This record gives sequence, C-alpha cells and structure tokens, in this order.
Amino acid sequence: MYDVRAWHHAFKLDPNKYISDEDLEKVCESGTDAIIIGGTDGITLERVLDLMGRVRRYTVPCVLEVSTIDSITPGYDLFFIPTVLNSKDPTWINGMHHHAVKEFGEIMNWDEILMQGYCVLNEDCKVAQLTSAHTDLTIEDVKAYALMAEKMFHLPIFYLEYSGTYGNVEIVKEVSQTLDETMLFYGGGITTVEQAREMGAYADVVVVGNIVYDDIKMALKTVEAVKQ
Ligand SMILES: CC(C)=CCC/C(C)=C/CC/C(C)=C/CC/C(C)=C/CC/C(C)=C/CC/C(C)=C/CC/C(C)=C/COP(=O)(O)OP(=O)(O)O
Ligand SMILES: O=P(O)(O)OC[C@@H](O)CO
Ligand SMILES: [Mg+2]
Repeated sequence: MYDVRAWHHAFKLDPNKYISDEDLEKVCESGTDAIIIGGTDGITLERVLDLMGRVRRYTVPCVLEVSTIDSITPGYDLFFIPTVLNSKDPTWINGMHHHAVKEFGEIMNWDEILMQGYCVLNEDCKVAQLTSAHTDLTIEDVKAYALMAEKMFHLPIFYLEYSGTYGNVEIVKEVSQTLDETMLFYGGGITTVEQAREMGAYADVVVVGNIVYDDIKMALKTVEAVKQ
C-alpha cells in the first residue's frame, strides 16, 4: 500500500491534453510524490490508457482519479474516487458511485481505493459547472464540509478545489486547522514557486495541474518549493 500520508506534492495530468514524451519524463522524474491522472472533460478510456502506459515507464506512483465509469481499468497503484460534497446534484455525491459499485463491487480491491471529499470553490471551473457545485460559501460553510468529511464520513482526503484559479489562503489555513485525521489536498491555479510554498504551508498535498501544460519549467520548480 502506498503511504499517501507521506505525500506533499502531486502532478495532475489531464488525459484530454497533449504532453510530449520529453515533458512527461521531466514530470515523472521530478521528485513529485505521485502522478494523478484525471480531468473533467474528454476523458475516454483510450486517452486514459495511453497516458497510464506512458507514466508507467517510470517508478513514480500512478493514481487514477475516477471521473467517468467508462475509463476505469486495472493497472494503477491507487484509485481516488471524488465525491463532491458541495454539489447540488446527488449524482456527484453518491449517484455515480452507487452505479459503479454495482458494476465493480465484487472485484474491487478496497485497499486500493481512497475517497476524496471535494469542496469546489471556483464557480467558473469545469468541475463546478459539471457538478452544479454550490460555490458561494463562507469560511464557516467550508469548514463544516471539512468536519463532515472527517467526523461524519471518515473520508481519508478533503480536497479544496480551485481548479484554474489561485485559492483563498485564509480558507486553506482555517481548514487545515479544522482537520486532524483527514488529509487536506489543495489544488488550483498554482503558477509560481511562492504560491506552491504558500499553499504547501497548510495543505498536506499540493496538486499542480495546468501549469504543466503552460510552463513546464515553472511546474517542475513547484516540487521543491512544496517539499522544502
Ligand atoms: C476493473 C477495475 C480494476 C476496477 C477498479 C475498481 C474501481 C476503481 C471502481 C470504481 C468505483 C467507483 C465508486 C467509482 C466512482 C465512479 C464515478 C464516476 C464517480 C463520480 C466522480 C465525480 C464526482 C466526478 C466529478 C468530476 C471530478 C470531481 C473530477 C475530478 C478531476 C478534476 C476536478 C479535474 C480538474 O478539471 P480539469 O479537467 O483539469 O479542468 P481544466 O481543463 O479547466 O483544467
Ligand atoms: O490545474 P490547476 O489549476 O493547477 O488545478 C489542479 C487541480 O486541482 C485540478 O483538479
Ligand atoms: Mg486541468
């Protein structure tokens, strides 16, 4: 079993985006703790398998963050299963999950599965739109979701998701102080070393996504920034 508790940094690679072999090697050999394969749109089995095969050339742990039932295959070190706690639509809280467990429940290795309680806070991002997330939240609202994740549902991961935009440090700080057992993942809009360091001071794991595609050199620098 991989010790996710020891992780501090992860790159999230989007199967719907192109990455050259050269850049992929840099990302996989960067010293990051894991490669998470995931995205919200254009996630087909073919694209996910292709990316997994390419990441598998390296020893870095490779995780599938499941966003569609059709793209689930064996071959990963771990599976992250999001549940969007602030969605207005039960489909994204437990609906798809029920459907998937009906299909795969008998063959699932539950030791390889970690649930992520998402709280999506950027109203304009794709995942907020897709899941009809209620993003107009106060710090107290967000902390309540964090407490629900930990104390009511015993989720291993609470994920503050600002996909595409840099988040509110005060919220990340306060949520980090609210959680004891549940790990705090932060993701969204990390484009500088300073931002990576700032969020890394509070989040257990900083997830870096889009900058990989926009500025690979800067993306690579976030690893050391978070791990220092
Ligand atoms: C056969 C075999 C090996 C089986 C393995 C067993 C297994 C893993 C079974 C799965 C069981 C299960 C319960 C599956 C869940 C099914 C499912 C589809 C649940 C719904 C998940 C969910 C809430 C998805 C919503 C979208 C979401 C949260 C996506 C996460 C990724 C994300 C936020 C990406 C960021 O967006 P991006 O696309 O990068 O945006 P930009 O392009 O703008 O950057
Ligand atoms: O792509 P960015 O904005 O870095 O966000 C990372 C990740 O949280 C997306 O799910
Ligand atoms: Mg992305």
